[in-house]
Amino acid sequence: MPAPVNTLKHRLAKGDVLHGIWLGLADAYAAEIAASADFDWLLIDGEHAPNDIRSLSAQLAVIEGKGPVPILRLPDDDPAKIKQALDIGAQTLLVPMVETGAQAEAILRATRYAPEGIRGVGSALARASRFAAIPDYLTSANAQICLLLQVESRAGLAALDDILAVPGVDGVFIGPSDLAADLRHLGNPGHPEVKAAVLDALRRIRAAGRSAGVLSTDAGFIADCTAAGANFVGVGIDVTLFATALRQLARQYRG
Ligand SMILES: O=C(O)C(=O)C[C@H](O)[C@@H](O)CO
Repeated sequence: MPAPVNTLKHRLAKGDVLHGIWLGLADAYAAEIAASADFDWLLIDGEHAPNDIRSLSAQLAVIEGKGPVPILRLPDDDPAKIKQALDIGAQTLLVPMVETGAQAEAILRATRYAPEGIRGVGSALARASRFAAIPDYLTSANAQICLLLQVESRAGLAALDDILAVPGVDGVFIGPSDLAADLRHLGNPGHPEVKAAVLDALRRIRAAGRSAGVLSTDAGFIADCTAAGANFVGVGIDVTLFATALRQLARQYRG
């Protein structure tokens, strides 16, 4: 019995356009509610949300088997954190702030068991192997890992071709908020210069045969990104959806 088939990896590789949202509430109960919506994927944010390895694991467990495929975003490219994320059972990772081909190669190697990489072997006690209930996990895990890298700076855009050239990288996600900051438009991802840079990068990523990702809450820009080739499309954030709905309701009864 091999590692679970990563349907997200294979659908993205076919070019399917898959929609999902960011989960920043850092809570399994909230993740279970999100899993009841018919998104293709749910991204559990380990970069900006107050998550730790246990909360990440709990959200993974509650999402799996409910329809949406869980994705885990790491806080950085630390191989130890990548190892822990894979051991708790994440099969799709998003790694932020990638700026060189060498960095992309090192991240890729951290996701793979030898001889393709350096992932430490702990499957005997790992949720990923269903606690050693998957006898072929070690020899089948590599093929089901989906690695998405974030490019979100001028340096990253300059190195995009090198990053895209790294074998095994499934896709590149362009982070509009951080790219806006680096382009000196902090807090304004909708600036024309930022939007143009995002759309150009999305086109380059798809032209290279990789999946192209973006996150926006602007429906018009989401349409533009999809037209530019984005096929890993973030369309919302649970925290902002929740907060906005509560504030709007409160205003209705404020008198
Ligand atoms: O730079 C970006 O945009 C992203 O990487 C997404 C943000 O981190 C997400 O938290 C929404 O602000």
